Amino acid sequence: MAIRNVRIPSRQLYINGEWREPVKKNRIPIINPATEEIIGDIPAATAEDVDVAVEAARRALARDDWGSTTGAQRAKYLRAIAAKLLERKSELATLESLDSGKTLFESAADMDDVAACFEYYADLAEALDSKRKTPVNLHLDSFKTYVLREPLGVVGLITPWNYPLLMATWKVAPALAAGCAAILKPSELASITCLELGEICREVGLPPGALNILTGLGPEAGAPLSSHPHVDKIAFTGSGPTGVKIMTAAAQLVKPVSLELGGKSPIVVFDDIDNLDIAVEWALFGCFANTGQVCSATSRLIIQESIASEFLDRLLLWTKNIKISDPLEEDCKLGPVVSSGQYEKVLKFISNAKNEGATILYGGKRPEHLKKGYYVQPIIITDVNTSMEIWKEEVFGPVLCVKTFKTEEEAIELANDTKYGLASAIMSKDVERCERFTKAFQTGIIWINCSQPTFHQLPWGGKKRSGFGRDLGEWGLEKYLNIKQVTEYTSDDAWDFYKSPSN
Ligand SMILES: NC(=O)C1=CN([C@@H]2O[C@H](COP(=O)(O)OP(=O)(O)OC[C@H]3O[C@@H](n4cnc5c(N)ncnc54)[C@H](O)[C@@H]3O)[C@@H](O)[C@H]2O)C=CC1
Ligand SMILES: NCCCC(=O)O
Ligand code: NA
Repeated sequence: MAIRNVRIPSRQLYINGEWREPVKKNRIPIINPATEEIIGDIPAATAEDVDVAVEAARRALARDDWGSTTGAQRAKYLRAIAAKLLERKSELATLESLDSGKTLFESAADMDDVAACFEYYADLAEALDSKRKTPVNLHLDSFKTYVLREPLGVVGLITPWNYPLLMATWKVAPALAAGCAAILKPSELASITCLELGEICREVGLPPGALNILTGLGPEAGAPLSSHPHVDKIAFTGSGPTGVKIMTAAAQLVKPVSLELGGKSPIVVFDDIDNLDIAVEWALFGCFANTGQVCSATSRLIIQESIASEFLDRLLLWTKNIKISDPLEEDCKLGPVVSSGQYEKVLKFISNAKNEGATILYGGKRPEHLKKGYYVQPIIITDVNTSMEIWKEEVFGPVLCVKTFKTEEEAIELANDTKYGLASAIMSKDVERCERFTKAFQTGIIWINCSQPTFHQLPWGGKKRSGFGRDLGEWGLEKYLNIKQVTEYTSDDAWDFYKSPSN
């Protein structure tokens, strides 16, 4: 439940285990998207602050209290963080909703996921100890070889506003589990809960410099991180254009990056489904949860022609039944989008779709009862053709476009007709057909008879223009490790490649 009149903490930058004023002393207003009011402000880091944070991170790696910790020791910190997060769950969920417009129900679920993700990577940190050194038996007497798994070093974590604390945690938890020293740069559109993560780390006594949190604008704080010579890797979740900028900056230093970018994912519905309403609800959840601001949203509904009319009738009824309100209200299932910029962007997509000849079957207007706030009714768009912008581009709002198909071949072609490759969903009770689609979908994530359920044990990420690298699971930990081979010559004989010079 919401903590009414919750205090918005006023924080500085979290560097070297303490709160620190940004060098230039600038701050950025916090806007509540449900009311359009300024409810606080966050510090605005610049390149000077990035330098200080990177220095603190490198010192942490050099000190025994972080750089020489075992996975088991690091696991204790991760579990203590998880416990503190759960103690503050209601307050953090309320803050998350006030900052991002996310419904309180979803914010609370996010906080559970955040704590569970820290717990999960605590387990993996412990398990790392027995995998730190892995002998490789060459069956050669004259060599002894093994592989070492070591922390990669100082890592920059740049994250988006759609799941502010959860997306940050998907990167912070494994980075700390691996023993890296991290610098988190959350989105300026929603940073409150990430700063509270700093306070929690301070309270549990996380060694100084292990995690540093710099809020601020992308070009002012994110860009210097991407191009910093003493940052060893950048892990990014956000838009394609920004991913390209980060990758370009990192390329100058041959700095590895992982990019989790956008998507325009399909949900394919066959006429063999048993229960139409179950499929309709998955189609709704797949595109309108989190007000559609989800990189893996199945925002292209591809429905078999024989059930299209009945399916759309039911879809309309379910959509009209969605409660749109202040995100803190009980049973709210659609809040405002995150900002005025995002609101204008969604409206522009809708007007472009109309201008290109598509039909707005439902929605797209401001809800009558909500005079303030970046609210837009969920939108269903039909008469879409594959050359339209609404079919090709990620909206990152509650906008579902619809096309029909007759045959499997047509469905596969439509589903894969996108520059993105993050996720795909299929609704069918035909097991072999689902197998065929699992192989045919050109994405990193496949949902069968569902859309969106996300578990931190499984790899998350895509291909094509959705980026590369994986968050979550073992894969999410591996990306913060340096894999080192050690080869020792154990024979007493000379190598005998060159002729020994005569004395
Ligand atoms: N795939 C995903 O999960 C997300 C996709 N998006 C897409 O991106 C669009 C724009 O949203 P934004 O929040 O502006 O996303 P963005 O990609 O610009 O911002 C994401 C993060 O990158 C940082 N950033 C921005 N410019 C940077 C730069 N030059 N160097 C380093 N860091 C930089 C931002 O400060 C933020 O922390 C959305 O409309 C949506 O289509 C946005 C958020 C999440
Ligand atoms: N269900 C998690 C989605 C994460 C993302 O939108 O990036
Ligand atoms: Na905000």
